[in-house]
Amino acid sequence: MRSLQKIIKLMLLEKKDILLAIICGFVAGISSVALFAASGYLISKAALTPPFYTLIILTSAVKLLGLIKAGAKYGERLYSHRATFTILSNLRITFFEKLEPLVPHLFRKYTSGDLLARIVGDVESLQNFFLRVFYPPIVLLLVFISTVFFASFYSAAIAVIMLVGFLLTTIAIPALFYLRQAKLSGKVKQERGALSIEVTEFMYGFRDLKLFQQLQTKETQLLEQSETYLKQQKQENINKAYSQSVNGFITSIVSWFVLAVGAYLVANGELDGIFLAMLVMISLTVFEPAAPMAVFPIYMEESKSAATRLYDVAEDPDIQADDGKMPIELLDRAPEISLQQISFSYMGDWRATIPDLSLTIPAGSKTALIGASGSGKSTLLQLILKMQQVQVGEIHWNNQSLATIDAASIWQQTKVVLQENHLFYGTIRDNLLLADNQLDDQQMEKALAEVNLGHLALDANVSENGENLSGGEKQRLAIARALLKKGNLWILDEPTSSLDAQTEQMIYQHIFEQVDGDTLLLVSHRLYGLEKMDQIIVMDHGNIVESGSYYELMEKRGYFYQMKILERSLL
Ligand SMILES: Nc1ncnc2c1ncn2[C@@H]1O[C@H](COP(=O)(O)OP(=O)(O)OP(=O)(O)O)[C@@H](O)[C@H]1O
Repeated sequence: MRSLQKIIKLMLLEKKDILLAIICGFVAGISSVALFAASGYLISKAALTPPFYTLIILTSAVKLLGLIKAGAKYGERLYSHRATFTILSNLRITFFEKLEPLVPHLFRKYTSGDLLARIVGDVESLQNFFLRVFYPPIVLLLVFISTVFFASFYSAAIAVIMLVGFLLTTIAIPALFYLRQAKLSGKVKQERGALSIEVTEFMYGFRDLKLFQQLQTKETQLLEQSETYLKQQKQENINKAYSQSVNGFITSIVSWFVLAVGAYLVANGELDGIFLAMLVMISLTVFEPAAPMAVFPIYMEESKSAATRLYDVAEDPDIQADDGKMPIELLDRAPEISLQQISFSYMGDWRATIPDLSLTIPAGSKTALIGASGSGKSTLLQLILKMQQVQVGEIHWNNQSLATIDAASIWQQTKVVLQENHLFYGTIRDNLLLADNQLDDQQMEKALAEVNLGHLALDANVSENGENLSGGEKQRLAIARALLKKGNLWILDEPTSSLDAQTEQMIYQHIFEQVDGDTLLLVSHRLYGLEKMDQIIVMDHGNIVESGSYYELMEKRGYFYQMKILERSLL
């Protein structure tokens, strides 16, 4: 319910349209009742051959009420839909703003399919909250109270029948169907989430499924999942239609009762016969807006669970970004990075990926991180980049704890090439401008030449995920992007793993020339060229097992030396 309160708060930003929708809704409802009441009265009066001017007044009133009703109905639709679309767009923006800082932490717990189902499907479900849950009961109540009050002047019994009908159609029947719906609604959302996950997995893995000839099997699974979802949805819609029909049935019974009791009262002389048709017509009209009330609890439940699902992600304590920290202008000089007795485990992992590690990377130094696959090298880089949070200990940027610095300030001062780098659909230029949108063509062409990509035009197309580039070209483009970015800390995670030895050497030479005085942290699997490094850190199972310069480690004849011998024997 707390989530729904937050949605209401967001909704109330559109106070003006909401108020106008309620006013127009009330005018439309009450003029509709008045229109039918006047028609009923006109029919009865006409039978008594009244003076001509009475008929003229009555027919004019009917026509006028018809016009008012149509105008007010139009106004209600206009303002309620305008409010709904603005509310939906506010909701989307709010959730995007809430989720954006949670990336990449968000993907540790939620799959992209699930997130898509929530952001698209659940936000979409919330459109019903305003249109069918929030304002219609207010309009209905206002119209009903006014009508029953009016009817009570003619007959208290008929007013009571209408009241009973009102309670039945707005409370008893909806409550009955709510119980049935509550079970179904949860299932539909679950199935929608599951289907969304299946679809995204299918799309992402399409090529591999084809290569492993599993496309057919996966397709069948997808169709089965879709069938289940459709079945649940159909069941839900049948339930909605059923409850609406029952509600409609009750309202006609109420009108029959009004007619029967009215006729009895007329026969007993307790009600003037001229008003009977009017009261029956009123009872037929006043329940019109009550019909959608049958589905009120269904939409209420749907909105409640959609709001909860959205806030569950946005406020999930497991994935909150560290931040809320004020951006800090980090000094424009090479930083010293020191890690003091840090410990870190991935969420849900019982073992510590980094059990207890201390390390200093002096300002302006070049450090290489080496070690077996899975020894925690990339994790260490992610901790320095604040893409993951240390659970114990502290990391310092110069003398400032990372805990007090917002992640964006760190990224601003860092040139990063990760193992996998995303290339965007567009041109080479678009992808390079990501580093700094003030770059001119000359600077970009120079960077391309430095990574041996001088043959690529800046206007050349890059397809989705850089599919039209080779693995090595993608890596070089990512390096060019890093070269063009401002920053004094270089974080390179196996930046040249897909390159041939000659290109690799050439690129490292450029990188080392550019690093000049900056702090560099490089993860590498290959052990040659490490002579240029100020220190080499050898990691194993999240621990530092050896550290020193290339010559110190070779002299020590320890872990690094053994790795070097092994590498030589393999070449
Ligand atoms: N997102 C993650 N969630 C859970 N565990 C992870 C995650 N990323 C890495 N790990 C685990 O943490 C450990 C260290 O991984 P990490 O990627 O840091 O190793 P690495 O030394 O960089 O390996 P490689 O050289 O193969 O890139 C591994 O056991 C890995 O399974």
